[in-house]
Order: sequence, then structure tokens, then C-alpha cells
Amino acid sequence: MLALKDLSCERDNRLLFEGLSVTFGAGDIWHIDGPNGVGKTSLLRQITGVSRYHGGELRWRGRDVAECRYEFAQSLVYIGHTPGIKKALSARENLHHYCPAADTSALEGALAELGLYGFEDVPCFRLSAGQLRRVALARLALASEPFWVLDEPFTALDVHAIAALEQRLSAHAARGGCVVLTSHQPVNLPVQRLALGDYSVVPA
Ligand SMILES: Nc1ncnc2c1ncn2[C@@H]1O[C@H](COP(=O)(O)OP(=O)(O)OP(=O)(O)O)[C@@H](O)[C@H]1O
Repeated sequence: MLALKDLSCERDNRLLFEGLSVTFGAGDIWHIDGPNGVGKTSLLRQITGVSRYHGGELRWRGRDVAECRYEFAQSLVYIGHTPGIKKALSARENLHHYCPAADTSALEGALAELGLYGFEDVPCFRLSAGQLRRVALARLALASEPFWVLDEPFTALDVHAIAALEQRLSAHAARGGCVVLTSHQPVNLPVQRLALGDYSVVPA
């Protein structure tokens, strides 16, 4: 789906990585790994178009992303480091914001999948860190976009939510979707690993 060719990244005049070439394909789950500060979030921000890249090329389904920004954006779910939840709104309202076409039972099903049954209408400022992360991730159950980019999605989740999320990611890949994620925890899925810092691509 997305090919990175000779990508480089610098922040504050410091080179984080260069010459990074990898293709994130249909059916893949990629785990971007590396120590704190190596540039994982910066890479995700580059590939999603949130930050610009300083060198190299990004190609979406064979086309330069600059030429197909709208199509690429329509194909992408990006859930960043912070959950991106409006705390004055409820879980249901937040999910509706991201998935306006979903009906009541779809919204409730997505929230229930991540253990939020009974919390649908509680304002999010009353939820815990893990529950807030669950609200953000619930949209994956409703997402039709093929390319998912998730920054530290397992942070703050308990074992049950981790298992539910892993199942969701696995089902997405099995349907021909692609997942690119960062995690400091081991991922219990057949992932391909991209270790920033040594640029090695380790197949599953
Ligand atoms: N807002 C910012 N302004 C300037 N430099 C930044 C900013 N955020 C991060 N950096 C720098 O960019 C580098 C890469 O940061 P990034 O967040 O991409 O790392 P990371 O690998 O995701 O780290 P972590 O594992 O801690 O989340 C860091 O070394 C940091 O010094």
C-alpha cells in the first residue's frame, strides 16, 4: 500500500534517520520499534502527512502521495500518541464524531467490544486513562479504511483490552488491511518489525 523510499527525518537540525526504504503492504502488521526518542512518532507523523518529510519519497498504491492526498487521507486511520478524545463529550458522542454514518447499534457494539458497555454516555472526563484509550480505539471496529497507523495503541490497556485490540488488528490484516504501529511492549501477533536505529527489517 504505502512505499517509503530513502525517507529521512530531522528535528531541530538533528538527523533522526535517513535512507529508510520499506513497503507496508496489504495484509501486513508492522511493528515500529526502537528506544525512546529515536523517531518512531516522527516517522508515523511523516507517513500520515501530519509532518513533512525532508528527503525521499512516499508512494501510495504506486503514486506519489503529493498527487493523491485526498485518496490517501480517505484510506487512512491515524490514532496518535494522545487519544484525541474530547473530554466534555461522552464515549458515544466521540465515536459518532469519527464515524458519523454508524447507527446506534453499531456504535454500541464497537464500544462494547472494548469493554465500554455501561459507559457509553458518561462524559469522558470521568473515564480512566485506559478507558479513554479504549474510546479512541473503538472506532477501529467501524473503520472501513484499509491503512491503520497507531501510535502506542496498547498503552494503558489491561490484558482484556489488549487481547480485543490484537484480535481486531489481526482480523483487519486477514481482510487485506495494513497496520503500522509502535509499541514498547511485545506484540502478540505475527508482525514484521522495523527497528529504528539500525533500520533492520525483520520478517515475521
Ligand atoms: N515537539 C518537538 N519539538 C522538537 N523536537 C522534538 C519534539 N518532539 C520530539 N522531538 C525530538 O524528536 C526526536 C524523536 O521524537 P519521537 O517522538 O519521534 O521519538 P519516539 O521514538 O517516538 O520516542 P518515544 O519512544 O519516547 O515515544 C526526539 O529525540 C526529540 O528530541
